[in-house]
This record gives sequence, C-alpha cells and structure tokens, in this order.
Amino acid sequence: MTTIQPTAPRDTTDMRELGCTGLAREIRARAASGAAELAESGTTPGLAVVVATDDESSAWYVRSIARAAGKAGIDCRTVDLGAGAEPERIRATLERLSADESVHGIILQTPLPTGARFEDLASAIDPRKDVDGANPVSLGNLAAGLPAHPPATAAAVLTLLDHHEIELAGRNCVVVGRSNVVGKPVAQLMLQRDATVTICHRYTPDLTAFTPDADVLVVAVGKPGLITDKHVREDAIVVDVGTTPTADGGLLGDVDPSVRVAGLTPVPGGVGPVTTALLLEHTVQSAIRAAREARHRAGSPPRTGSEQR
Ligand SMILES: Nc1nc(=O)c2c([nH]1)NC[C@@H]1CN(c3ccc(C(=O)N[C@@H](CCC(=O)O)C(=O)O)cc3)C=[N+]21
Repeated sequence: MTTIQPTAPRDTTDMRELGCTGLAREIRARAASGAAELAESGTTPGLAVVVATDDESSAWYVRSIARAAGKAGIDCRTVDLGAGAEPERIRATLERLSADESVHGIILQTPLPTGARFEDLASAIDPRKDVDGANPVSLGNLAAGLPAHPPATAAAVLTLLDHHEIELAGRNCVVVGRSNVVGKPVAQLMLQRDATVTICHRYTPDLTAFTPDADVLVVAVGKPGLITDKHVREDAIVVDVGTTPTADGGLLGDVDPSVRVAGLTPVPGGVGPVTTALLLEHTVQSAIRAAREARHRAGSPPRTGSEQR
C-alpha cells in the first residue's frame, strides 16, 4: 500500500505583496494638479459615467470614481439608465455626451443588459473622450501601436508591474481572460513591451498546460479561487484583476489565498485603486488636449518650424 505524501509547504518567507500604496495616491495627485492647472484657464475636466446595470462590483466602482473625482477637482456626472435600459437609449446617451463640450471623458460600465453588445454601443463614444478604451477604434489603435487610451484596468496592470520594477521584455506572460476591457488590451500592452504573450480563456481545456510557463501571470476572469498552487511556479509574478464582492461586503480575487509565488498583487489594494486613479488621469489628459485644440481653433500664433512635423 502506498501512502500519499503531502506536498511540502512552499517557502513563504520571500513572497512579495505587490500593493498599490503610494502609487494610486501619486496618480490621483497628478490628476488633481492637472485639473487645478486647467481650472486657472476656466476649464473643469468633466467625466460622465454611464450605468445600465445593477451589478454590485460596478456600483462600487461608480461610487469610488465619483468620490475620487470630486477630490481631484473633476466634475463627475453619473447617468444611471437602469438595469433594463434599451440599447438604443444607451447609444443615444453616449452620442449626446460625446457632443457635450463640458464632458471630456466617458465610461460605459459593464456588464450591460442582455441584448446590448458592449462593442456596438462603445462605438458611439467619441474616441477623444474614450478614457476607458472601450471604442473598438481605441482597441485597434492600441493593437497597431498608435496613441489611444487603454482601458483603465489594463493600464493599471502595466502601471503596477512597472511600479514594482517587473521586467517584461523577453519574458513569458500568460493572460487568463479575453475580455475587451481587460484580457485583450493587457495582452496588447504586454506585447508592446516585447513579452511573449499567451491568452487563455473559457475554452482553454486545461489552464495548467499554459499557466506554469508564466513568468508573469495576469488573471482577469471574476471567479474566486480559480488559480491555485498547481497553476503557477513559485518564482512567478501574479497580477490578480478579479474583484468579486462577497455577501459580507468583502472582495475576492481570482487567485486562491493559499497560492505562494514570488509576487502577488493583493485584492483589495492592488489593481483596483490604480484603475480608478488612472481613469481620472485619462480624463484630465483628455481635457488638457481639448483645451489645447480649442486654443488652436481660436487662432493662436503658428507653430515654429522646429515644432512642426
Ligand atoms: N467599462 C468598465 N470598466 C471597468 O473598469 C469596470 C467596469 N466597466 N465594470 C465594473 C468593473 C469593476 N471595477 C473595479 C474597479 C476598481 C475596484 C476597486 O478599486 N476596488 C478596491 C476595493 C473595493 C472594496 O474594498 O470593496 C480594491 O480593489 O482595493 C473594484 C472594481 C472596474 N470595472
């Protein structure tokens, strides 16, 4: 008779918690100082948050955006159309906000009511105001290496990795999840950084065929406990994008708490707060650009030769 040997517990001494303390605050401060500068010339950055869901994670995010925007001097307007809103109504709202000069950033919250397709509706967001990279034009520009705002969550993943000085060039990166809001744009951003990128999703029969190859693993699925020790090497860096609310008001990531790796982003306190901060920063950047374009239209002096391209 064979006895089953318990697997040796992994050494937990040098696991790094890759948190966002300091980083999110720094980005929010940058957004606030940009907003303050704009205020001197009479512009208040405006952010419109369009909601057509009663999803709890989304509701939390919307409140958090409104709170942080207020503190940063950004005028945040939540347009709640209700969970059963018709796609035509959502589209008309996005078109109206796209034409509204006091609005510099627009975010359409996911999930959407059944029957509404995110990609279809997001095409109604003016790409210049697309601060959450939702318009397929933004995703296309991103894939082509042209300027575009990436979705704030995708940008947060890269910003957090940079903050902790995680190298991506030449490394194996595995992304679990292929949403247009996270998985696909994260993969594009990692590709731009010269990583070898694999994308796994719900039709991947066995994640363990791919995830143990990851030097850097990004998980954006929304299934608590999906990733366990068997999925990752001990020397891997893991970014947990999942935020599933629990009945008692807590928040669960996609990575099982028992997982021991070289570095793990915590939930809460990891990607989430950086996401909110970057959304504000994208909005301020968009407002700065709009103000600059308005000055040019008003007939400012022509640019000097060295500035022309
Ligand atoms: N178009 C679109 N873009 C999104 O980026 C998007 C969306 N729709 N729909 C909803 C989800 C959810 N989401 C979160 C962002 C930050 C936190 C966050 O900051 N959470 C805190 C803590 C929350 C708590 O303590 O309850 C943290 O992780 O530390 C959570 C969730 C963005 N989403």
